[in-house]
Amino acid sequence: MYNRYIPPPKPKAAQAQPPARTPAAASPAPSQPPRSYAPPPPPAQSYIHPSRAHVHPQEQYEQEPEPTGPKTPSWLQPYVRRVDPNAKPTKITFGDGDDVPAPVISAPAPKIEEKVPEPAEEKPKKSKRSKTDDDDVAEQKPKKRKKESKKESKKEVVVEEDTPEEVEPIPEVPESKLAQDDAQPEVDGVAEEAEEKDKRKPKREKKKKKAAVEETEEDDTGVRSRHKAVFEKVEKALRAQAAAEEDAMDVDGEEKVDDEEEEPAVEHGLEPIPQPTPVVPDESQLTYETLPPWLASPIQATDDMRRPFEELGIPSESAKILKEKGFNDAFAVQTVVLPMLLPQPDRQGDLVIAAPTGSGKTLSYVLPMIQDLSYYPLTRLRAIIVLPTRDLVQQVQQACEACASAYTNWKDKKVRIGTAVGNKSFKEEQLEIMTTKQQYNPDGYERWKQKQRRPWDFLEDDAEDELDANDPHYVEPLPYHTVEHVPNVDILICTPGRLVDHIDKTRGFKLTYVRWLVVDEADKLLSQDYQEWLNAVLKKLNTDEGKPHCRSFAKSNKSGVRKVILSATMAKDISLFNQLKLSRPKLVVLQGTKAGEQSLPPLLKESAIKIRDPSLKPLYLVDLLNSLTAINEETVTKVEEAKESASETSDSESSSDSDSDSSSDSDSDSDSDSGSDSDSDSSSDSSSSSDSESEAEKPKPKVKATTPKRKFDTTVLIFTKSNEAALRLSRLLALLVPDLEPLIGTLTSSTQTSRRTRTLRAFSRGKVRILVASDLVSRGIDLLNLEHVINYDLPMSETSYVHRVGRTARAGRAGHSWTLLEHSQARRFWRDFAGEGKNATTSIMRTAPVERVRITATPEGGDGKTDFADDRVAAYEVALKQLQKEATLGAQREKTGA
Ligand SMILES: Nc1ncnc2c1ncn2[C@@H]1O[C@H](COP(=O)(O)OP(=O)(O)OP(=O)(O)O)[C@@H](O)[C@H]1O
Repeated sequence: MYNRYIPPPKPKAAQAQPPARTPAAASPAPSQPPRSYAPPPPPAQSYIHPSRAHVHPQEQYEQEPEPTGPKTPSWLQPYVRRVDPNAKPTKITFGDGDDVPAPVISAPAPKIEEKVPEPAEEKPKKSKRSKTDDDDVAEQKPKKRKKESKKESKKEVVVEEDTPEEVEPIPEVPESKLAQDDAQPEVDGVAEEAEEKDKRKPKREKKKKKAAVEETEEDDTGVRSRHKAVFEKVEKALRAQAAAEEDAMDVDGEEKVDDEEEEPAVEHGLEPIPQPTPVVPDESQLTYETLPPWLASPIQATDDMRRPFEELGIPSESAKILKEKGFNDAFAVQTVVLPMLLPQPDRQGDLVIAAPTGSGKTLSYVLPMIQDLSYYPLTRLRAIIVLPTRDLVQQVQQACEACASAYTNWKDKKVRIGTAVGNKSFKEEQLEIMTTKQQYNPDGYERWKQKQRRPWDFLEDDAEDELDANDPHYVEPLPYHTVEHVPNVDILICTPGRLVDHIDKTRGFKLTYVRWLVVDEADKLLSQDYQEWLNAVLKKLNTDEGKPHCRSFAKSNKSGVRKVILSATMAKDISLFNQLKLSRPKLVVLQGTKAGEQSLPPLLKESAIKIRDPSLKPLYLVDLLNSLTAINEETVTKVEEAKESASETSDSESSSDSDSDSSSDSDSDSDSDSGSDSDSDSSSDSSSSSDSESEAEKPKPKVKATTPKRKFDTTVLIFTKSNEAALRLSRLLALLVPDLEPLIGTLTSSTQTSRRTRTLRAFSRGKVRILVASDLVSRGIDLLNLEHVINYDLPMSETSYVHRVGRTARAGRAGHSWTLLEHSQARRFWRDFAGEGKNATTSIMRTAPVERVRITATPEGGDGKTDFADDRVAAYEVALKQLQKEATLGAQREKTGA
């Protein structure tokens, strides 16, 4: 019964048909193109009635090859199109329709096919076969195939969900009618043999179905409208089925095991095959380091690296003296740097140190330098320390003196330290740092004898001797001696300009024996061309000036000149380092930072205050100062609760005490400065001193004091954008809060050095508590008792910000910085300095984000639009007028020369 002839498909149609559909496809003819190159078969559009699901698989085989694609009836086309483009793989359940191509075939195969292994005896129901398993399908047993056919039929319904044929099951033709229909062909004279009747029955059925379809086609519109509800039901059922299938997949795309429906995995050996761990794709991008190795991989110092000085190679006697001076243990940077810089028999390279402000960089190079130089009994200029400002020179000088005194008992010779900053006349400075030396010279006698015989040959020498006589260092040479001019210091601490002056103009100022060159605040010194100082110095250092090996000694670093370069804000700019011509350099940084990054002290807290009305900015400052005092008072109150009432009384007393102390201090300052200071200094006098005479002259401003008279027990450094701004602000503060006047000092580059020194000294003693300054003191100045830094004006750069706020929170202490932010500055501040918000570009490393602070309205509160009450605003305006008057008066005095 299965030997029925199947006409061979037409050549074109044969190519278009899926090979697995026909028995011939199971063993394709050799002439057929390879399977992989076969064009995709047309989508199955034929509808199979569920009642046909029982049809024998072989019979189905024979019926299905009928070309359907090209001959799809017109009524089916719209539905085909609707299904085709957007069908979801889960909805269109082609899982078992191995040979049924579908529009969604191009969708990626579900992962389940990769992960879940095929069970040995897999039930058709659970089979999740890929479409490409055509050959396997062809080999399946008829029984299995029958099951699949059923499933396939069911799924085909799913595919053709929108076609009218799906709901066409309703036209179940009664048996009687079928019989009639069956009989009809015989009536029409189509002769068939009786024994083949049964065979033809399926064909008849097919014809019957075709007739029914034709009927349906005619009645298409009517059927659709009639069975609208049924369509909807089918659609719902399909959706539910798709959802159920989706639910049956876990997150990894593997099919969930249903306890009820599916057999336990154990019984069928479905244990998942161990899978390799998924490879996490490496998304890191290759980068190419452009920095030299020493700069790219620095030596890291960590905060917890504190060690006793003795353990680092400092003689115990010296360590003891250091302890007495308050240097108990070496800080982290010192712990790393000291062993590298202390004298060693091995030749050592140069060192670049990039560590935050207040981390103790100064001691890290001063200590080993002093120890090294104290080996030499003769005083020679062996070390030069270059710094950008006079104040820093003085500060480092103090550090050097402290360390030198720690070595006096250890060796007989004390290291001599000199400075050259230009605060004295050049001759005075020469006398300080230079001396003369009588040098025995056996040639002197010969020369003397020749001069007696031929005096005209020595006219030039005589002229030189005459010149020497005008020299402050001129000394009459002893017989057979020559006079040598030599530096009188072991270490010279100087500004670059003054150093170049001495190299050029001071007789005998040679760098022949110099073995240490320290450049502190290097980023500033190297970025600005101070008379090409570096070239001038390096040129001198590269020559031994006729004294070979003058820089090589036993027990010492054998390098010619040891260069130590330091900064808290070291730039990554390699060209800066190239200028220094470093030899085998090493970079030391504090952990977590790189060259080019600028880290803040770990105990620094930063806050930013929004200024709603920039015209009232000084009032915000006054409120901030008041709040700082209040904060400190609160702390004191907590600690000394029991003595609260007593402390209030003593507060007022001590307040007046301190006032009088400060006044006397300021008095002496203004007295001494008034005679010698320049005009610009005299203006600073008026702003910061409380001279009794000038007090009397000053018209008393009618400004209502905004603060109760109390002790201002904290210390504040206020930064402004210029000298002029600093002078104005300090005077305005004094007018707004007269109680504070004696506690205010001003530091600008126009202030005379001696006055600056006195102000700094008064501040360190606590007599001056508020310093108003320009950026002059933003670098390096070490004010250990400073608790708050206020950026009244926004700094120009990140580097400037780091140096300013780094004046507090030094040497492991806590500190607080405040930045007053006008609306127009806020964006730049948060982006460039705080590193917050979109396009944050800061290179500042900090331990905590910047805190946002808002000054709220005073209780009396104004109209709500401003942060200050009306009476305060009025008082401020009075103070401004007063300031204007004083400025005009000062200008008139300047003109008249009074
Ligand atoms: N080992 C130590 N023990 C106690 N105090 C120290 C020690 N080393 C340094 N100090 C103190 O720490 C303070 C800051 O040191 P230093 O001025 O060297 O910092 P810095 O890193 O050079 O800062 P900046 O970059 O701002 O110049 C100084 O007052 C110094 O005396």
